[in-house]
Amino acid sequence: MRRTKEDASIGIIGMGDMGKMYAHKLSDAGWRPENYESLQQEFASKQGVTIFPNGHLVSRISDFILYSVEAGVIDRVVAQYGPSTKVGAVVGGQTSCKAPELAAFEKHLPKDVEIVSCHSLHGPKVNPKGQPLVIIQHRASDEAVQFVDSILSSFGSKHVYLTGEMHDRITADTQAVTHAAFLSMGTAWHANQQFPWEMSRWVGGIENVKINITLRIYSNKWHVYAGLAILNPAAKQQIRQYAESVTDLYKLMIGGHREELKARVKAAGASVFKEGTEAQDLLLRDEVLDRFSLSNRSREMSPPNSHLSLLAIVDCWSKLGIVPYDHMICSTPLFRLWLGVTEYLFRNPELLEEALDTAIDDNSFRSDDLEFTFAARAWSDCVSFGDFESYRDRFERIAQYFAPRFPEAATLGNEMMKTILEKTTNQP
Ligand SMILES: NC(=O)C1=CN([C@@H]2O[C@H](COP(=O)(O)OP(=O)(O)OC[C@H]3O[C@@H](n4cnc5c(N)ncnc54)[C@H](OP(=O)(O)O)[C@@H]3O)[C@@H](O)[C@H]2O)C=CC1
Ligand SMILES: O=C(O)C(=O)Cc1ccc(O)cc1
Repeated sequence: MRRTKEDASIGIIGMGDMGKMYAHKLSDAGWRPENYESLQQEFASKQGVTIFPNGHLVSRISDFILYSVEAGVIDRVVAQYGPSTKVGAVVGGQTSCKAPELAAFEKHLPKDVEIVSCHSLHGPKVNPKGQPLVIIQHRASDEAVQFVDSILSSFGSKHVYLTGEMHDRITADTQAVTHAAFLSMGTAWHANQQFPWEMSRWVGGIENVKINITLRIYSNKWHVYAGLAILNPAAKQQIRQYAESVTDLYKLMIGGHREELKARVKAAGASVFKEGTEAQDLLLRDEVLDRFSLSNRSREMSPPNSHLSLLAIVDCWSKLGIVPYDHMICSTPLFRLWLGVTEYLFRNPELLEEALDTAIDDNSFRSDDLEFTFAARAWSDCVSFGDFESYRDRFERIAQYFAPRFPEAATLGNEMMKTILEKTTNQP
């Protein structure tokens, strides 16, 4: 008989940000020699947590083992420790893209081991309560799923049951394309040597979200974003469509094709923001978002923005037949914010009209939008080529540029996330 949650031994292989967060919430943890002593110190006062020198020692005694390592090394790490897995144990992973993780489990785990994977759809600093937690019954009995459910129940997350394939298709959109958009904003600001909060062009609610989320992403680890984009086949196609949408709309803008631009964007808007989908009240009003500015400039000074990044995501969703509201059960906080600001623009006909007219008539955003277009295409190429090292290089160069503002942006960004998460639900 399988052990119950109360007497089961839980092992975590990979004590990075997410592994530690899980260990703090759960009980037993294990790690490798070079980190052994510092982890022992860190977890010394934590009852029920034992730090082991390596994954073999974790695997052989644990009833549930969770791999929480970089997606790019999952095959190697499972190959290393998988054969030591305790007979009859359940194994899962926390990587953000499931195809390579599940393939590694199938390849390297003994046949008597069951596979129930998971994915917390939020970063390590977000309270897991109420956030989606995907559970994947891959090679496992219902009993094994109940076992994992009960172990993870202490998080208070909302369990969402998907196959690995469904998970990857949905997260390609909720995560990979969202990150591509913000990565591109940062790249464009860097290319133009701008700190957007120092310029009157980026003042106001929507702009605060763009700036705070971009800095949040660049202050994190590159491998999280590289892994979930490069290793997910659905992500390549979706990021490419985003880059194509950006390019097409930018060409309409510089060509002065006002009516064509308006018709295309409004048709896309109508297909994404169908009547009756307002049920999800994301409440991203400017009055709320205005509080989270890194800038000390007055809002009155800010000219209207063409919002190319937002127009393009709606065009992209429409071209791919994606209804973002269908993804809310499986959404991250960033995705909800991204959808929130997009919705804010598209459900406000005057604001949308103003953005479209600005895109045609106002030259002040031209060079920003040009760099944004280049950036969207470059990130799409980088993901399509699947080259982790060039991804890292691009990411870290831009991260370095913004780094002096990370501490301030983190404080403000955390507050913004908290306020907005309190105001939004992830129910469809
Ligand atoms: N950060 C986030 O917001 C989220 C991340 N995820 C996913 O969770 C996973 C972990 O991410 P995160 O915690 O942020 O990343 P981290 O880089 O903080 O953690 C990864 C950990 O894996 C360890 N590791 C690598 N190889 C081995 C090995 N052979 N034996 C033991 N440990 C090893 C690393 O150790 P060392 O540093 O010593 O090499 C590191 O501590 C990733 O797959 C990520 O995609 C999922 C949800 C959210
Ligand atoms: O919310 C986001 O998109 C984040 O950036 C945090 C994050 C990163 C990786 C995951 O697998 C889940 C959440």
